Amino acid sequence: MTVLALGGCHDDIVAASRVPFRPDTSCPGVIVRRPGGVARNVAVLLAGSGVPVRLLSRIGEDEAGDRLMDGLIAAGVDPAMVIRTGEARTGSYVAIHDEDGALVAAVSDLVIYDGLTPEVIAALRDDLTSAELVFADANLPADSLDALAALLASAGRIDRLMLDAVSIAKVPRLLWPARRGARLFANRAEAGALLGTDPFDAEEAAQGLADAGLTRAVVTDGLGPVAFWRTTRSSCWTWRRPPSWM
Ligand SMILES: Nc1ncnc2c1ncn2[C@@H]1O[C@H](COP(=O)(O)OP(=O)(O)OP(=O)(O)O)[C@@H](O)[C@H]1O
Ligand SMILES: O=c1[nH]cc([C@@H]2O[C@H](CO)[C@@H](O)[C@H]2O)c(=O)[nH]1
Repeated sequence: MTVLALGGCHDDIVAASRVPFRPDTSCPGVIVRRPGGVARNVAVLLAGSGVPVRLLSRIGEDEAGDRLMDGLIAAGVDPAMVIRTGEARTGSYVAIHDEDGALVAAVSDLVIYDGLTPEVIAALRDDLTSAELVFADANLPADSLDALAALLASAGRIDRLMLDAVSIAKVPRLLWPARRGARLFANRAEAGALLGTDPFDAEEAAQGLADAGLTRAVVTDGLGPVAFWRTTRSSCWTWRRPPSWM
């Protein structure tokens, strides 16, 4: 199994309140800085499980970028495709969590990924078509995600493409690639944002995605049941583990 992961690799700064969170004052808590980015997180977890994984991302020629590169190598992720650039600073994401660990607010500063253009995707044709699985997150620009889906579809490998929604703001970029047959991974709120609805649970969200023409989808809902959808099945399954047909 070889996996090619495409998307975010940047700094996370996460502040967790230790007291009942209030937005209008300073809450005592713990602040950590750590590597993040959806594609990087997935790549590192896969590498830790012994899966050979290569990462395509874009990071700055700065100290944060150096640390991220060192971290990828230490984790066993192949960083040869990571683009270093002096034109933009390494991306960052700042999040505030409440005393239960739930996300309260977050801001991402990730314009550096605008440089992951359709031309960058096209140059990877051979690597993309030979990978057993391609994982892409919605940090990639919309036209690059479209180019990625078109490339894999023309090679008859669109079912190898896994797409992660990343956020409510970015998930609309995935509608067209997912309608072409890629698998979408989203939480309930992200699925709702894609559909323009507010689904009650993961199953209702997955049903909505199916009605919107998506072929395969996985919808999570925090501690609630996970919904799995595949067009060739007549129903939507909710379970904690993926059914064999996913
Ligand atoms: N409080 C929790 N404790 C344990 N597992 C959890 C918790 N919240 C979420 N999970 C696990 O993470 C999965 C995804 O969670 P969720 O639906 O909140 O999506 P998300 O917000 O996109 O997740 P992420 O934290 O990765 O950004 C869930 O299906 C569940 O397995
Ligand atoms: O726009 C984005 N927001 C958040 C993330 C990442 O998601 C993870 C939290 O769920 C975290 O690592 C953050 O950097 C991202 O890659 N792009």
